[in-house]
Amino acid sequence: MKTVVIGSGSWGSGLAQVLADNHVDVTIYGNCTEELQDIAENHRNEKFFPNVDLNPAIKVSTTIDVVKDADMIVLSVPTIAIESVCRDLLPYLDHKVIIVNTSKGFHPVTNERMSNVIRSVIPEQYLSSVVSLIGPSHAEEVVIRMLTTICAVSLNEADAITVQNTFSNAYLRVYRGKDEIGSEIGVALKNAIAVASGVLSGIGYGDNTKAALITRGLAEMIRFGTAMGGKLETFMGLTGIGDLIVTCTSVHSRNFQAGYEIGRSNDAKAFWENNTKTVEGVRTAQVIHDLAKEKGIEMPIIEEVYQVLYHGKEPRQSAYDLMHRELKEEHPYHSM
Ligand SMILES: NC(=O)C1=CN([C@@H]2O[C@H](COP(=O)(O)OP(=O)(O)OC[C@H]3O[C@@H](n4cnc5c(N)ncnc54)[C@H](OP(=O)(O)O)[C@@H]3O)[C@@H](O)[C@H]2O)C=CC1
Ligand SMILES: O=C(CO)COP(=O)(O)O
Repeated sequence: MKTVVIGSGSWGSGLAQVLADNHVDVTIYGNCTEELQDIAENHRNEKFFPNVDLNPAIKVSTTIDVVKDADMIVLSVPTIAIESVCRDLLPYLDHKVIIVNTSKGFHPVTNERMSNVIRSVIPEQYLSSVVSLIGPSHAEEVVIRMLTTICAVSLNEADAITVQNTFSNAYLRVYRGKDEIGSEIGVALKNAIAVASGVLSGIGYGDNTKAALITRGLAEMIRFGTAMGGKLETFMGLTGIGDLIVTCTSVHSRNFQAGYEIGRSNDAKAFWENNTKTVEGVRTAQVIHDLAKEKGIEMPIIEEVYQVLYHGKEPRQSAYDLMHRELKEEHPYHSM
């Protein structure tokens, strides 16, 4: 099995190391020469993992034509780059490959899910199938081989099994799933809720608040995700509640970190002026907000995240407004 990982950032490096640990032939292609050089020469990616030694079997390539012999291509770039990366690699494909999507979010213009974006560019003659390898998995922990579980989600079960077998090992256990819609919506939406979790922590609220947010965030995820065609049980699994928990509670989460700074300064302005990191939840909040409005789905937390990020609403006011909504009976999947 020959694999190529596209993207030499945090998750690309982490997943390449999983493959190298599993004795799978793996090459990383990326557009950042410094990262590639660091991996090739020092077996490190200091920008993301200071003082962590990477498996020296990881190879690198500065040109995308390396995909031409690949059996499996793993896309580990931000969602905004998925379409262009697919267009860049397409001319080098002359046989069917499995494309593994690991990005969490939506296309920047069409708002499509990642699997649909990939299928819209790579024609069937070169695409065995898309498998989304997603779930609760911070690269910072995977790269130091901390026990982690994720899910290989695909409409093609045979390819999901191949991905499951290729990536699973003693520290990474890969489950399998078929609900592409539910899983891809779950892992995207949790990023926007994680921004809210960071905001509330940045304001100074504690564990009770976080538990409330995760519980009511899950209710919004289920309401939205099932309306879009996802299955209820998917949101109870790794690509639902699992990823929601890790992203809302982990200091590694860039979505949480972004929210934390916004909550601390009670303003999103500094975030917009200074952020250089991949914070997928920001754009996702807008996509979900707009789709929910269009379909008449009540999403009070997403609404507040959207107002804070895009309309300058003060985070403290948002927290106040959420707490002062009409009192009602709790039903996990209905309105807050
Ligand atoms: N980090 C994590 O723990 C996890 C991340 N994910 C998801 O994985 C996706 C990638 O995130 P992550 O790795 O963290 O992001 P990073 O910002 O750490 O890395 C992204 C990498 O992609 C590169 N890149 C961007 N555009 C292109 C392009 N057109 N061609 C080649 N390389 C490109 C970037 O290079 P440059 O800097 O030069 O632009 C960078 O090296 C996101 O959707 C995220 O949600 C999923 C699970 C875990
Ligand atoms: O998706 C992730 C963990 O599962 C990574 O989250 P962040 O993008 O917030 O760092």
